Order: sequence, then structure tokens, then C-alpha cells
Amino acid sequence: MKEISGGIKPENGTVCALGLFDGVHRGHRLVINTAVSLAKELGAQSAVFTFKTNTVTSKGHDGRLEMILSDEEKRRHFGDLGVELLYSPSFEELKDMSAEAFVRDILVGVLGCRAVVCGDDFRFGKGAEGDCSSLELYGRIYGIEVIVCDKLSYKGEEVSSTMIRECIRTGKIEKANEMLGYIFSLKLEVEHGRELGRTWNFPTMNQTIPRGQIMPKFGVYATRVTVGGEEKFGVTNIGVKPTLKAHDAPLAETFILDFEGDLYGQKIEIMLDKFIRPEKGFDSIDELRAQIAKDTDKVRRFYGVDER
Ligand SMILES: Cc1cc2nc3c(=O)[nH]c(=O)nc-3n(C[C@H](O)[C@H](O)[C@H](O)COP(=O)(O)O)c2cc1C
Ligand SMILES: Nc1ncnc2c1ncn2[C@@H]1O[C@H](COP(=O)(O)OP(=O)(O)O)[C@@H](O)[C@H]1O
Repeated sequence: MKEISGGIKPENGTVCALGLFDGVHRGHRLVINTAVSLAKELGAQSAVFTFKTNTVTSKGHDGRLEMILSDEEKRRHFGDLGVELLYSPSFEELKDMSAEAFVRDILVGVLGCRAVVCGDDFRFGKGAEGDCSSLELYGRIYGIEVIVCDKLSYKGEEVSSTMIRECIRTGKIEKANEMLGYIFSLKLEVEHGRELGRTWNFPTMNQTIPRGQIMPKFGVYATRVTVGGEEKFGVTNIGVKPTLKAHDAPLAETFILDFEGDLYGQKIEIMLDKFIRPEKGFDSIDELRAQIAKDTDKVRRFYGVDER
């Protein structure tokens, strides 16, 4: 997939999927797949128009931006879906542009759109003045076919980024995974901690959850971790370790089952399969250690792996 900046008008035109696509969930994939198939049919190039994630101002529970996917992860999903071109300017760059100017200068001028595909709640132009019916109107004026996809339902519920964020925040990770159509994961660098874990026979790789990333409910999860190309099972605590009263920023701490090795500095992906229990302040370290042993047994049973 090639990332384009303003002014490049692709030969043979494009069929472009339009949206923020946070999560690239089942509904988003329907929109993008429709654009990719139509592009093939028309002999045009498939494209995605989206905004740079960290420039969009939808607020999280504590006033932060909280996205399911980083730009890098979104790009990976678009590429996997067969998208050939990506145009993702910052929101500031376009926020004062009228709806008609967006169609004329961006969809025609930059992207050479022959057709566009969007969801039924797509808004565009200054103050979100444009909607699907005005897009159809401008489409007729500027010669762009407009395809609007209805909201996809999964197991009787409409799939939306808002619903998925809410599920992740409240520990309903299995439901979030179903709606996403893949397993929600965190891919972050392994940092140094206080090196207490190893003295308890539970070394934990520590990964700080950055600002802007959706914060899963604090607690323990059954996870899968890819280390050196091999998939391992893990027990992950996400939270601030209230027992130690350390006042750390929220961390994902993972004890990887049946593994020994040095992971500091590596970027490692953890896939969250199941929420096991909420994080808790214990009266003593011994109680916490006993609980971690129980959590580990539970995770072994969940994945069906015996202790070595
Ligand atoms: C499976 C698991 C569950 C945990 N649960 C809790 C918890 O409920 N409350 C808490 O304060 N800390 C919890 N922790 C965090 C431990 O306090 C932490 O891993 C330990 O202090 C080691 O820290 P270090 O990596 O800085 O050495 C948990 C850790 C793991 C691996
Ligand atoms: N089974 C394992 N699970 C997680 N990390 C492990 C494991 N075995 C070795 N390690 C290594 O040990 C480190 C964690 O040890 P720990 O004593 O908890 O130190 P820290 O407080 O720096 O995280 C990890 O970052 C990783 O490099």
C-alpha cells in the first residue's frame, strides 16, 4: 500500500472508502472490501481516505483521545484488505473546508475518485455539514458514484467503534473481539520495572499503555503473546498495582507461561482473549502472590495447557 500526499492524482482514478475506521471492525471491512472489489471491476485503484488518528478530537472518559488502533496498526489492516492507496491528512488541514470543496478538491482533485464507499452515518465538510445525501448530490455534479453501506449487525447488534470501545473499557473483551472480527491486542515495547517479579518466580514483562490508546478495564486477562515468532500463553495484569502503592502509569504486565528469556526493548504483541478478574489492592504481598498463582492456574485451564 502506498501513502499519498496532496496533489497526486492516480492514473485510472480510484474507488475510495471514506471514514475514520477506528478498529477496522467488521462493518469497516465491509465498506473497504466493497471499495476494493469495485476498484478491481472498474480497473481503478482502491484507496482509503481517513484522518491521522491523533488529530481527531473525540474525547475519552478522562478527556483523552482514546483509539482502538494506532495509525500504524490501521495501515497494516488496510494493507491486508488489499487497499492500494492511503490518503490520511491531519484533521486541522481540512476541518474548515466546505462539504462541496471537500468533494471537488480532495475526492476529485487529490484522489481522482470515480466512486466512493462510506457508512450511512458518514459526515464531512466544515462542522460536519455534509452527509450521505449531500455526498450523493455532489457525486452527481462531479461524476462520482456513491455507495452507502448500511450498518452491519453482528449477533443482532449494530457494530460500532463506540460500542467496541465501551466493551474494552468495561472488561467485555470477548464481545469486543467478536465485533472486531479479530483479537484486540497491544503491541508495545518491553520496559524495565522494579525486578520484583523474578524474585517471586513470576517475572512479568512490563509495557506502558500510551496516551491516546484505549484503556482496557484494569484487571487480569488470559493472553497470547508472540515471542521470537512463537505463540506463547500469558497471564496479563493491566493496571496500577494498588498493592504496591507505587502510583505508576497504567501498565500491562505479563507473566509468560513456560518461557525464559530477556525481552527488554523488544516490541511485543499481546492478544487479549479473556477477562479473568478485576485488579485489586491486597493487604499483603503474600496474598497477592497466592492470587497470581490462582490466576495462572485459571489461564492454564482456559487454554488447556498443563504445567511443565
Ligand atoms: C497475573 C497478575 C495479576 C496481578 N494482579 C494484581 C492485583 O490484583 N493487584 C496488584 O496490586 N497488583 C497485581 N499485579 C501486579 C504485581 O504487583 C506486579 O507484577 C509485581 O509487583 C511485580 O512488579 P515488577 O514488574 O515491577 O517487578 C499482578 C500481576 C500479575 C502478573
Ligand atoms: N516467563 C517470563 N515472562 C515474562 N518475562 C520474562 C519471563 N522470563 C523472563 N522474562 C524477562 O524478565 C523480565 C521481567 O522480570 P521482572 O523481575 O518482573 O522485572 P521487571 O520488573 O523489570 O519487569 C521481562 O521483561 C523479560 O525480559
